[in-house]
Amino acid sequence: MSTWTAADTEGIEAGAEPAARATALTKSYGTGETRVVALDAVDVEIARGRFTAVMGPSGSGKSTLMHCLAGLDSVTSGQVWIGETEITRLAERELTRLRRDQVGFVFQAFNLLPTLTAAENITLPMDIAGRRPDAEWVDRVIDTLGLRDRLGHRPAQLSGGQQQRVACARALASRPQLIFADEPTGNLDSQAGAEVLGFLREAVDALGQTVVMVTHDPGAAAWSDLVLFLGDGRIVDEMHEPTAEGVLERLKRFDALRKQG
Ligand SMILES: Nc1ncnc2c1ncn2[C@@H]1O[C@H](COP(=O)(O)OP(=O)(O)OP(=O)(O)O)[C@@H](O)[C@H]1O
Repeated sequence: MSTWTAADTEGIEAGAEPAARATALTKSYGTGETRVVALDAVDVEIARGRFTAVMGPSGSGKSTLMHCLAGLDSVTSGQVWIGETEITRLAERELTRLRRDQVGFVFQAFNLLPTLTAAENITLPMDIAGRRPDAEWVDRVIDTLGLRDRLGHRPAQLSGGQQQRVACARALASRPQLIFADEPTGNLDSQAGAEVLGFLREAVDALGQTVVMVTHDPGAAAWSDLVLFLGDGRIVDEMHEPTAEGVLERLKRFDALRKQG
């Protein structure tokens, strides 16, 4: 068992504390004959200030890994940390607060409220939490995502790519330690998808955020710094500075192995 990490990629200080990590993370569903082991003793570190992609065949455990790292799902055994906090020891209320303060989510469905403007959607989670947005930071996020001239528009008046950018801005607005994106380009055409990936990249490079993205798309994974490949609930490989072609080749090899097995 080895620990997969992006910490040794260029530009990250040696020894910098990971944004999240898990040791011996196991998640199973059901019991007895119907028991499914979705994650099987996974050790993983998510390097701070990096863009990590998670790939693997359907059912390999990608969403489960993301949900467990984000504290959205309980674990069967093992430990998970966000920053210095071991979230697997937290009571539900503390976990809810930590998630609210330190984690941002971008989902495939943008989950924007149709009656609110882009600006209102962006600050909604903080408004609900009774937190005052850091105006300077939110301004930077809005400019980085190119949303300045769209702030007064409602979601129906925005393109799919713009809606997803608003969803990205909403995830970034509270300056969370970690952003999780689950197939963020799944509902977008390739141009809008590239736009959103470019902005996630920018969030990492210009704003210093940490992004973890689950994707099936080698082209999307190529925007990341590190791809973690899952197979049957384990991390079976990794690729630094991926290219779409390289990722595709690697996925084909997994397919061939699975067919042989
Ligand atoms: N709530 C659940 N109850 C029972 N089994 C589950 C549940 N959620 C996930 N699983 C099982 O756990 C395994 C991993 O599922 P997971 O959704 O994490 O895979 P994935 O890699 O994200 O798949 P996909 O690419 O299809 O979204 C699968 O075998 C799945 O059927």
